[in-house]
Amino acid sequence: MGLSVAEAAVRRGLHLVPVSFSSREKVKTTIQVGQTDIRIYGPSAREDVLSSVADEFPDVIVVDYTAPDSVNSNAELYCKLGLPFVMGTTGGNQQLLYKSVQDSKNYALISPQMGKQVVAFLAIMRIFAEQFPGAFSGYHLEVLESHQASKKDTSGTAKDVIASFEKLGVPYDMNRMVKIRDPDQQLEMVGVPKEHIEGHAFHLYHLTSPDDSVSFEFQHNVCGRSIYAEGTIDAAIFLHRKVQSKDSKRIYDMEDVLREGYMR
Ligand SMILES: NC(=O)C1=CN([C@@H]2O[C@H](COP(=O)(O)OP(=O)(O)OC[C@H]3O[C@@H](n4cnc5c(N)ncnc54)[C@H](O)[C@@H]3O)[C@@H](O)[C@H]2O)C=CC1
Ligand SMILES: O=C(O)C1=N[C@H](C(=O)O)C[C@H](O)C1
Repeated sequence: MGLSVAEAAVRRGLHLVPVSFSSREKVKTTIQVGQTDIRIYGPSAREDVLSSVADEFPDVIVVDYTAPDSVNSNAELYCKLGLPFVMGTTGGNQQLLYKSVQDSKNYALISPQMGKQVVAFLAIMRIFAEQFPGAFSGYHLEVLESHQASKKDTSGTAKDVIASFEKLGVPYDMNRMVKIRDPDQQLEMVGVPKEHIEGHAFHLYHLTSPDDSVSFEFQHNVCGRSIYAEGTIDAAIFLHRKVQSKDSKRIYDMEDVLREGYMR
């Protein structure tokens, strides 16, 4: 995701700060994105480098796509240095994440789903549940999600949709979710195109009525990373505006971005 976001930033004419990070100390030291050579630093340089970035680039927005177990420590560092950030990484302790931002009075946009059309679908499901609580009482829910083999956690997006189904009256045990990470199954059973085995997010929710006479199916299938990368750039521009205007809310999500007219 890091590279896709950097490429989208260049496409959108943003200035890329020539610095990125890896979880490994020994990494290839630079990569070129557009005309910019980006220097990659290992974990031990994190605080010093970010501190210089904060001084040199006062308008910077940090984008985090790392790993669930880095979410909280990374966020704490951004908050300590007063660096506004977009957190696309899923997982971690979400309560603690929000608390770090609140306590530090930093600015952040946090969303386990940056794809704007998918965010709109999540919002519809939430509004549906608010308007018609219990509408699917007695129905049975099956959920399947398929992602690239490197994905460590369960889909944060599926968890969000399931929360709406629960309000619609369908209890669901998260342990029952079918999580597909095996490339052969993805090709044969899920129907993921071969070229997207290493970057896709397929979700299927199937509801059946108590007597099996009615069924509903919802699907959102994403190939590649561009929908998230483009949404992340919208999020970064949105957050920069909020910082500039000293907006009092300080913590935002992608629905805030869509509501301010970025849905296109
Ligand atoms: N919000 C959204 O719309 C999306 C969220 N994601 C989430 O973003 C995260 C990353 O996804 P991908 O880019 O596909 O994973 P990836 O595994 O391809 O890349 C993550 C990279 O971050 C590095 N990393 C891990 N911890 C780090 C740290 N503390 N500092 C610097 N680098 C670190 C890893 O070495 C790896 O190179 C996952 O949690 C995924 O679920 C992914 C796609 C969309
Ligand atoms: O890891 C991914 O790829 C994705 N992660 C997010 C999630 O867990 O919901 C969003 C999307 O599914 C892609």
